Amino acid sequence: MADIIVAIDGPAGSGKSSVSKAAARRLGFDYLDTGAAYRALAWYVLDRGIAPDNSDAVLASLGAFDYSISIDPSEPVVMVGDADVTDAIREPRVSSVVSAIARVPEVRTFVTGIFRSTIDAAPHPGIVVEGRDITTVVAPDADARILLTAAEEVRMARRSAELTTESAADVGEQLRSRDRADSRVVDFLTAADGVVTVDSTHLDFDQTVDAVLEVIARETTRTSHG
Ligand SMILES: Nc1ncnc2c1ncn2[C@@H]1O[C@H](COP(=O)(O)OP(=O)(O)O)[C@@H](O)[C@H]1O
Ligand SMILES: Nc1ccn([C@@H]2O[C@H](COP(=O)(O)OP(=O)(O)O)[C@@H](O)[C@H]2O)c(=O)n1
Repeated sequence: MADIIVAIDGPAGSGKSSVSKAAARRLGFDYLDTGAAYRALAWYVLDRGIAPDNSDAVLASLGAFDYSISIDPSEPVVMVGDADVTDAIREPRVSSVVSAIARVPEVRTFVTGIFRSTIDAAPHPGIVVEGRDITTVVAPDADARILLTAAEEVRMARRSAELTTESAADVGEQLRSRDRADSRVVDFLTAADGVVTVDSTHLDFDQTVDAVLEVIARETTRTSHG
């Protein structure tokens, strides 16, 4: 079991994945991208020709959903069966349906079970877990709990700088609609009690990593002293 568990939530484009990976590397921790599980299930559903909004069919497919992910922050490989879907799950066709998958309560229970077993099995010294409901549902007792956010237009600009094949307008609209859909399922825009907010709107990448590491150091020092 990891000695230290760090939970980082936030909306799309806030920097969760890249900042969490960088923080995990700096701390020598493992890293769990929980969004990848929802994306991999969305990919799997599309691959099986199932309509993403047909929740009964999605649930019926879970039994054969053979998901695995590396928790090495330098090499987060995502597999569904023998298929390496690390890149495919980031495609817009997957991003556009993942919220429909993620809004099904039984899907959330299923993948949350996977996340908790991964956290329990993570070796010393620690693990950084990022997503939408880590600080509130998956690991509410984490040693450090952070809400990483940034102004919507900054998040849209960062995401569209990544997805160069899509127009900034399309990326922005998709990100906004996914935020809306997601926030109906999990409130990841307001920090729950005990969760520290880091707003990276005016911070560059390194400053954001430093800010997150400072919160982790402060929260884990407090925890160890009781
Ligand atoms: N504070 C920051 N300043 C500038 N770019 C950032 C910052 N944080 C993250 N990024 C960049 O923004 C993009 C989206 O970050 P990502 O980690 O994928 O966000 P999320 O996982 O929250 O959707 C990446 O290209 C990342 O390098
Ligand atoms: N813990 C989580 C993580 C992701 N998700 C869902 O999975 C989608 C993709 O998550 P992600 O973290 O890969 O998305 P980005 O914020 O990286 O764009 C989100 O839009 C949510 O619909 C969730 O519901 N709960």
